[in-house]
This record gives sequence, structure tokens and C-alpha cells, in this order.
Amino acid sequence: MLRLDLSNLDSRRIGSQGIDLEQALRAHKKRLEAARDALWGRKGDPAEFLGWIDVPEDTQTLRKVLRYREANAWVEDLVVLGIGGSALGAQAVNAALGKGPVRLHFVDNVEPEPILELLRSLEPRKTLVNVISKSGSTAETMAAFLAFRRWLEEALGQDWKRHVVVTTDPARGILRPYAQAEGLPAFEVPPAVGGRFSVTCPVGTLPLAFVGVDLEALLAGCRKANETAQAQVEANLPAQSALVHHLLSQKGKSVNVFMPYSTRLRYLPDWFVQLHDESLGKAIDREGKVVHTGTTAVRAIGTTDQHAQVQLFREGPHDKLITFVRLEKPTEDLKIPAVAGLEALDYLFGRSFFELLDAEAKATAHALAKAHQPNFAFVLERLDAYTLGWLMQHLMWQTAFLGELWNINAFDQPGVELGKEYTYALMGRRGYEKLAAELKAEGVE
Ligand SMILES: O=P(O)(O)OC[C@H]1O[C@](O)(CO)[C@@H](O)[C@@H]1O
Repeated sequence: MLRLDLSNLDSRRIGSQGIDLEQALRAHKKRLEAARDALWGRKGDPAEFLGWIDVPEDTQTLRKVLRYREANAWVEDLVVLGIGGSALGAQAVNAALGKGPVRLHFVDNVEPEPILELLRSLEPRKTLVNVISKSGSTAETMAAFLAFRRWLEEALGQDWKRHVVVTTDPARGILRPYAQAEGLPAFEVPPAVGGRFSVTCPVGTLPLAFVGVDLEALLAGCRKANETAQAQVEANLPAQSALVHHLLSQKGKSVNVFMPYSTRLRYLPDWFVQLHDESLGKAIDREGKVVHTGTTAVRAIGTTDQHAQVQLFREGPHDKLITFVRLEKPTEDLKIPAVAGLEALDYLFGRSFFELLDAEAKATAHALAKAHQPNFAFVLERLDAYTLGWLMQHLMWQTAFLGELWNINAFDQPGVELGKEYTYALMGRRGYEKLAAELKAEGVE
């Protein structure tokens, strides 16, 4: 179960920085319905990159993933080579729900020392490498693949092939033909699913199958989010949270803090930051007009960041909308014991850690509201696969709705290309000689 707690956005509580949600829903009903109908209507067109809506229905692929996991019971360490959307979703779900027995490692950077440290810690005979790249051209992932493939081959000879599994586009890019030529097992990233929307396809499900996540439940939760995204505006949770973002951005809230009260959810903000920023930070709208949209998503974790960032959230610039994720029930709880001689702490004696966590979440949200800092919460009944799937698919829908409200394409990322080309030029890639010369003339070499 997932619900929205919007009480700290209410203008009756926080004044002009807030909104009257009921009135806003009435006023924007037509626009939200048009956005909803446009998204559902365009779903079948591969060029629209809305394939993530239907992926949770694809139980056949899930079965294939689970069969692969069963057939590879020898794996003790699974190394995911992927970056951005090809790593962040699985990383977030693994931290929240992963139970082992396999240890998951994510290589999503090209800093040599951590890669060497990981390689030195692994036993090649017990290691499976999952190279994940939709494009098959991402420099970081491919560099890591070259290194891990060599490492496996040096240790295992031709048997290295049993230790690599590929996840990539069914047709495009260099990884697919390479997997075919070498006889490597390979899973698909559906062409109409962008990286940051891909956690429910084998990009996420394959690594998560090795750490015992209940994938059936995760996908069922995603389907529940789809159901709510189809509903009338009054029951359409993604339309509502998107409207909140839209209206608050119009009130100058250009920073969007995403703050789960959960260490288990510590990587969820990283996943959300990519989803939100890469989707919505756009220079040009669908009509070709220069717009420079986007609100900047910022990571925070409660309670940890109460002692690092909340001072700024409360008393700093009034440019923020703060999104909390709160749990209603713990999975397990721990009593805080009474200790003689420390009676100054008796307000804690006999209470539980979850009670303290919950009190801190509510107290911080209320203190922010008192300072007229608008905030709202996704309230999860508990942290399980169903609810996390629901939340993640909800956030994908929220992003898609915002794309509609802002009239931008939320599914491309043209702004990352020039940096990639400069990298190719600096690395001496064939075909980039002219760009390298230009960079040199500009003092970059
Ligand atoms: O799966 P790929 O093609 O390696 O891409 C990784 C990431 O790089 C980006 O394309 C941005 O550079 C992201 O959108 C994507 O999630």
C-alpha cells in the first residue's frame, strides 16, 4: 500500500508557499486528464519510449530470468558493469531488499583503484559478470568489460564465456553481435525502454534474481502503479504528485529534495535523481522553443541528513519542495533499553527504534512546514517488494506526467552527448581528430 500525505503542502497550514490541492485538482483536471490520455495513447509507439509501462506485464521474460538464475547456482559474486539507468535501479532495490546469498557489486565508474580492489577480492571461478548497456557504447561500461573479460580469460581460459552474461538492445550496438559471435547468454533491454526506466526489465531483474528479491511482487507493485495512473484525477496518484511538483515549481521551488527515512532506501535517491534530472532538465520543448525546464533533484536520507542538510532546508532559501518517503511499519524492530545512571534519556527507555525514526520523520516535516517550507510524503505501509515496485513505477509515471505538463520530451537526454564526444576526442578515438584539434585550440587536452 502506498499513499500520499499532502498535509504539509496545504496553504491553510503553510500559507502562500502552499497550495489548496482540492481546488488545484479541480482547476487542472482537464490538463491532467489530457496528459494521462496522451501517455496511454502513445504507449504503443516505440518512438515514444513508453515501453516501461508494459514491462511489468511481461512474465515470460521474468521466467527466463529466473530460469537463468536457477541454472547458475554456482555464482557467489555477481559484478554488474553498468552506469546510470543500467545500474541505479538494481542498486536501489538490492540495498532495500537484497538478501543474498550472492554478493552484488556495481562497477559504475572508471576510477582504477576501486576496480583493482574489487578484482583482487574476487574469485574468478565463483564470479559472474553482467555487462549491461543498452547502447553498447558507453565508455565506462565497455572499459570495465574489457578489463573483466581479460581477467576472466586469464584465470579461466575459454571457460570465461560461462562467466559473462550480457544485457543490451536486441539489435543495436556492438554488444549484441559480440554476444552472438562468442555464444554468450544475452538478455534484452526493450528498444522502447530508456535506461532510467529499465529497472523492471532484465537490466534490474537479472541481478536482483541473484539476491532473492521477490520479483513477482515487485512487478505486481508496478502494475498497481499503472492502475492508479489510469484512474480519474481524484484517484490518480502520479497525476497528483506531478501536479504538486508543477505548481510548486511555479512558486519558485526549483530544488526538489528526495529524502527517504530509511537506510535501506539509501540508493533510491540516486536512482530518482537520474530519473528526474535526465528526464526533465531540458533546453527545448516539443515545439522547438527554448524553455530550460527542470527542477534540480537533491539526495538526502533521514534521519542522517537532519544533522547535515535540514538546517538549510528549514532556514535557507525558499526554493525547495521536499519529498519524504516514510514507512508505516518496520519489518523488524528493536527496543531501546533502560540503563541506570542515564535517566536523562528516559524518554527513550522502552520505546523502539522505529518509534524514534517515525517521530523524527514527522517532527522534521512539521518543523519545515512551520517555516513555510512545503513538503509531502510518500507513505509506504512497509518496505517490501510490492510497495517498492509501486513507488518506483509511480515515480516513473510522475516523471512522465511532468514531461506532459511542461511539454517536453522526458525520454531523451541530448544534453549528455557533447561531453561524450569530447571524451572520445581526448581519448583519441578514430573520427574525432577535428574535435580533438578544436579542444586543443581551446586549451583542453
Ligand atoms: O545503458 P547505456 O547505453 O550504457 O547507458 C547508460 C546511461 O547513459 C545515459 O545514456 C546517459 O549518458 C543514460 O541515459 C543511461 O542510463
